[in-house]
Amino acid sequence: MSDSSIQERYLVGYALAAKKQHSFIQPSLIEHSRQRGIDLVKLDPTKSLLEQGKLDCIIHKLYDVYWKENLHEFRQKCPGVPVIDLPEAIERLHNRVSMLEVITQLRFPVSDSERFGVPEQVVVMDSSVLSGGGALGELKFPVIAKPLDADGSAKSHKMFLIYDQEGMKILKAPIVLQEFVNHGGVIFKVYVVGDHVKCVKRRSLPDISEEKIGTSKGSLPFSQISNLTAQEDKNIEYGEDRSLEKVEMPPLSFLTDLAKAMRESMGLNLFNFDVIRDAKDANRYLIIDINYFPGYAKMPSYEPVLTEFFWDMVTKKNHV
Ligand SMILES: Nc1ncnc2c1ncn2[C@@H]1O[C@H](COP(=O)(O)OP(=O)(O)OP(=O)(O)O)[C@@H](O)[C@H]1O
Ligand SMILES: O=P(O)(O)O[C@H]1[C@H](O)[C@H](O)[C@H](OP(=O)(O)O)[C@@H](OP(=O)(O)O)[C@@H]1O
Repeated sequence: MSDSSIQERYLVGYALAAKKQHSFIQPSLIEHSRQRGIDLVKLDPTKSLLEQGKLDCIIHKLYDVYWKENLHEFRQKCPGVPVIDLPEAIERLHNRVSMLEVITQLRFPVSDSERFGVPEQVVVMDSSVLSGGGALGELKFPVIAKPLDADGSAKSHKMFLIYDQEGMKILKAPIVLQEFVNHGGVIFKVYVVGDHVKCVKRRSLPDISEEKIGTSKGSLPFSQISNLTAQEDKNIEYGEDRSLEKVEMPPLSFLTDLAKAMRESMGLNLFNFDVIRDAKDANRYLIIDINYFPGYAKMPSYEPVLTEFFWDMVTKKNHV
């Protein structure tokens, strides 16, 4: 057998919930990785990782305590094998306050054009405060009410647009009240895979005119609006809403620099963040959400991007 046909092979183990495994571990990814010399193997989270082959990298999106203990035991014995990503780094994304503190605490060279930040928000921990007039603090209606927990559960995506004090009655603490920022009805979903960055456009909540603000009452429930359009809209290809073709993307260099700074600050390799452009200031971008291990199968060139990332990990390059 010639040397060229003897290719060193690497084992990447994955531990994912059934839904995520179904959407992410697609035959096309398995084949693309295999051709690169990487074998994707399903891990049994109920068995010791030390007894599941000579693993060169672990990727995961599970949160139960047994899994965390299993991972901890593995990391003690195999400190050189990348675990993507570390549970203690993922944890901060499960709360909508600590999530956005990543952005407010970023040390990032301010570009001479694009500026970034997060919407103003307040956290209300006591439901009795919601019925009083002071819950909003400096914020003005309309506000978006988001569950404080962002743990990927259906409950964590149940949100409300609140137009007035009457609308606050539907809310229960703990809740985050965030200023509603008009942004032209489009969000930019930025997928990060190590140092690979891909941005797509998705339809978003529409702008609210001054007139509508003055006449709208109560509250409007919604959930996973960016994902719904991705699932239900025939325009969607690769998770991109093609009816938004004319909407200008943020500069890729800006998004790439921002993603690099976030990755280094969070110590995460697999995440996405959602960005809206302030309708009143086209150079001001607000980060409204950061998810760990998002729906990569909707990302353009998902297979080669993930395969190259696996290669970087198993050859011990470039992971934080
Ligand atoms: N501050 C804001 N101003 C205006 N619109 C907002 C704001 N925050 C969120 N939205 C709208 O609400 C939608 C959901 O918000 P967010 O991304 O925080 O929740 P989510 O449940 O994590 O969403 P997803 O799972 O779809 O990423 C956004 O896609 C956007 O349309
Ligand atoms: O439209 P997107 O890609 O944002 O929708 C994602 C969603 O944001 C979450 O990342 C889901 O992942 P989980 O939280 O792990 O369920 C993705 O589900 P997936 O099964 O496609 O990975 C959604 O696509």
